[in-house]
Amino acid sequence: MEVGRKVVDMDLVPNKLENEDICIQVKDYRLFYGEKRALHGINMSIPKKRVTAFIGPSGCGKSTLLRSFNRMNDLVDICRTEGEILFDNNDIFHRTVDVTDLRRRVGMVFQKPNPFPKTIYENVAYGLRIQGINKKRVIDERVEWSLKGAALWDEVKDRLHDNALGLSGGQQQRLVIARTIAVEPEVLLLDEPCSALDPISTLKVEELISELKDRYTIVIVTHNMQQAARVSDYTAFMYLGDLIEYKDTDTLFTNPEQKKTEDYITGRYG
Ligand SMILES: Nc1ncnc2c1ncn2[C@@H]1O[C@H](COP(=O)(O)OP(=O)(O)OP(=O)(O)O)[C@@H](O)[C@H]1O
Repeated sequence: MEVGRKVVDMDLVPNKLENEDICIQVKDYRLFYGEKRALHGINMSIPKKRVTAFIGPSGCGKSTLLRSFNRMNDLVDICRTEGEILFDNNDIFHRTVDVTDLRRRVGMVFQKPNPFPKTIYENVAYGLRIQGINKKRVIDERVEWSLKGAALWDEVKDRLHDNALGLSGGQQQRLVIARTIAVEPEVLLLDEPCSALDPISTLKVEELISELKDRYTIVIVTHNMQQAARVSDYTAFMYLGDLIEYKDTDTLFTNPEQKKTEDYITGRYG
């Protein structure tokens, strides 16, 4: 790109949210657990086919916000919300929304790998069978596609009918990612997906995230700031239920605008 007489290396130009296609829009969103307000009027846009990281001290509301995107908080009786969350421009709280379909389109991977006590093959085939897909050839193909997509195929192709619980923690987490992408979601929500993994498995999952972002919108909650800096395009810093600062990851980490963000990323609290 040429600006005046100066040649600019596009790799060095930070991403700008205003130039992105938006996948999820959060508008004045508040969430209460009983009387306690856990999220205070959040406004933000999650860009399509990018990785967005949520960081902030324990209890600031990262997981609560993440779980809102596929209405997992519905499962908490005392939880109440105000405001809007639009996914693909549609209000996810509208009474006509089919929550099961929303959760297929917005898949979620938790902190602890949670494969079912079934074979590797059946773990990945599970969501397809629920969708009513029964043809063996179709399922075989989708299982292979998903395991390849989750960078696990080469490690398990000769043991597809072994119990998934025999895999290592890192392999289990990639299996859960394969199970999630098998039903072709548009968004992947990752809630501290590496916190139970060793450094080598963590690296594999991080590499996988970078590969998957061409196909999916990814939102990741992490306590690990190096991880946020390595894998994400955008980072949101939250504090006590507020979104304090949200911008491209390079700028947030090198030139934060808010004192609270700076204090957190320089380790002054957390
Ligand atoms: N099911 C629940 N019932 C009541 N309060 C809850 C529930 N889940 C979360 N909270 C409260 O909401 C606030 C935000 O919690 P949340 O788990 O979203 O924070 P977090 O930033 O993800 O924390 P951590 O990094 O420790 O996982 C906390 O004060 C927490 O105690």
